Amino acid sequence: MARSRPLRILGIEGTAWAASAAVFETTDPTRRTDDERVEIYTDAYEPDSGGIHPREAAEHMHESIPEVVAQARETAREWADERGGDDAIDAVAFSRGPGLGPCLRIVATAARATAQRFDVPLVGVNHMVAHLEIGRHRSEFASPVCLNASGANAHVLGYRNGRYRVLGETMDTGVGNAIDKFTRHLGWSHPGGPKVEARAKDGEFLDLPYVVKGMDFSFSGIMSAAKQAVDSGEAVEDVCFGLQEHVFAMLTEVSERALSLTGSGQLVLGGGVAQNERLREMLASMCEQRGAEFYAPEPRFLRDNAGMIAVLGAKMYEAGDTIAIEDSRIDSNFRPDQVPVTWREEEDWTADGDSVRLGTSSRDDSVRLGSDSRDDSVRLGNDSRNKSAHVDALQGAEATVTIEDGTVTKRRNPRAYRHERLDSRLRRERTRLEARLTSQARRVGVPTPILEDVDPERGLLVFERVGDADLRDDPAERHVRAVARHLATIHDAGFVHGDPTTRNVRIERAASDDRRYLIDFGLGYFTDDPEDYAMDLHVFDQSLTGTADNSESLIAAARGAYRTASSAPEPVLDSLREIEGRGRYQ
Ligand SMILES: C[C@@H](O)[C@H](NC(=O)OP(=O)(O)OC[C@H]1O[C@@H](n2cnc3c(N)ncnc32)[C@H](O)[C@@H]1O)C(=O)O
Ligand SMILES: Nc1ncnc2c1ncn2[C@@H]1O[C@H](COP(=O)(O)OP(=O)(O)OP(=O)(O)O)[C@@H](O)[C@H]1O
Ligand SMILES: [Fe+2]
Repeated sequence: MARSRPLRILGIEGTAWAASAAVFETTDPTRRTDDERVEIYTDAYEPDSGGIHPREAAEHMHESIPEVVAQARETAREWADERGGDDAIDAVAFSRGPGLGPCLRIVATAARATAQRFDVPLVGVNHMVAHLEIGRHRSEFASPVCLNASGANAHVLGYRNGRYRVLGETMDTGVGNAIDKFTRHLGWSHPGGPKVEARAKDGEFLDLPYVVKGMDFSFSGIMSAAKQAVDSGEAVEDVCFGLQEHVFAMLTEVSERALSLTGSGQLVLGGGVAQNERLREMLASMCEQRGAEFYAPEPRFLRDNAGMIAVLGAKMYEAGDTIAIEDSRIDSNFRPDQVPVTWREEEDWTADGDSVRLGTSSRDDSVRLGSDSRDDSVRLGNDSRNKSAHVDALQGAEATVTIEDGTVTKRRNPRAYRHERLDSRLRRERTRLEARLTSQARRVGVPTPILEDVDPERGLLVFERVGDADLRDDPAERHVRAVARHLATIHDAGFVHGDPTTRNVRIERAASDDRRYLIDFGLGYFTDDPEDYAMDLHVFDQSLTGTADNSESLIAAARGAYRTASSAPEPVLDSLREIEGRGRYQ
């Protein structure tokens, strides 16, 4: 709602390296207005050697926060005077977490003191949600998926039922920290990300590990391999190039999966690593290929900065979401999905009724194409519906699936964002594995479609058609239990599915047939590590959270069924608890 006089919010940020304060002035905090302005003052901590030392970083905050806050206050005062002597600020917003505890405490103390001095409310902002909201605010996208690519974090978020849900995230370190560790190995100064970007410009492709599990991903294997490659004499620029191609393709792939799962046609980017041009180029290319919109804010809003804290602070303030000083303690592990989202009214991605806002991309478009238009280059969108045809085409997260009579043809199309060598390797490997594991699962008694043909070079598979709906369309408890039993069976047989989401299970709605088929084994592999089995369960849980309203009881049911069906459930369930409890700030 437009206000009669502008709102002015002072933001303070200091979770790790950026001692930053900002002032944001707006006549309507709920949207981007032409007359809004943001001024950011940042003093960066630059370690002499090694990475960020928490104690040194805290000393830096101690010295620099008062200065940057004074600068922002000064600007607020000037702006207020321009408007004829308004109150300078209406509220103070600060980063409550996640971040380094000693730094957060200094920021919180400064924020409380400033709020008291001006006698205005305090707003406690989640730093990761701020990285997301600045992109949503600047782009004015209604319900985007967000990729946060920052130093200590890496995750994909989507909004549902009043919360941001973590659709996928790193299983070990944040993406920037992973790159910085690699550059420390080379003896380069912090931060390493921009240096890798610069050196990669002269490099050539090098094969490295690529690890995506559902929508989660891991950097530890690729980073050790990159260090080893340098140690064994590979050219540093080639390793930098290879590293970027793999790491950013992983982030782009999971973003694409999240767009596919949620049906959102909009992606926003946030975080310090988002300043990397190659990452932005890949995401833009992926979005273009699937007809989605992409937005990345300008660099001053990507790296840690108090501007994003002030902008989200204004939205929260407008929604009455302020906190009393006594409740304003910091939280160094503050996760984005812990935040009740008070400032949004837009629809989420739930497909029920008309509430979902579909972009041009594909959530439910079981598109009917003319039988002669089975050209793979065809863009599948809602407009191409053609009632007279008899071939169904589905655009999945990574493949195009055409269904004709009783046969399903799945084709992994090239992805323009990925380096050609990585792209053909992944398509070939996944097609081969999908063929092998689909048949293997059948042999151990788990229903899967019969494989009729496979051509790994072309990324092509032909299957029997199974089921009459995806589990997502009817996530009933009895189906969910059956899936958990199937997962226990394949784990007992020594392999994982790799991506057991509610879209990768086919069910029979007909009451007489209670079979549930597992499909899409392309991310599966052989393993005897309980943690890998636990990841399968975790991916399934996450997709239930993303699809069903009663997800908690479904997850409990799945857990119970797995425990009964598995021959050795304990180590798996222990590992699952460990995965769920992981603090991400490392
Ligand atoms: C919790 C908070 O403290 C933390 N903030 C943080 O990590 O700072 P941020 O500004 O979002 O990101 C810094 C990271 O961003 C990387 N970076 C900066 N420029 C880069 C570039 N051109 N290419 C790749 N990485 C880059 C740096 O190497 C560093 O690891 C976070 O958001 O996770
Ligand atoms: N054998 C089959 N029988 C019936 N339907 C199928 C079959 N295989 C795939 N489908 C349908 O096609 C959709 C996409 O297939 P699949 O999951 O294999 O491709 P994908 O591109 O990897 O998709 P995603 O990554 O979204 O799971 C499935 O959700 C399902 O609805
Ligand atoms: Fe950050």
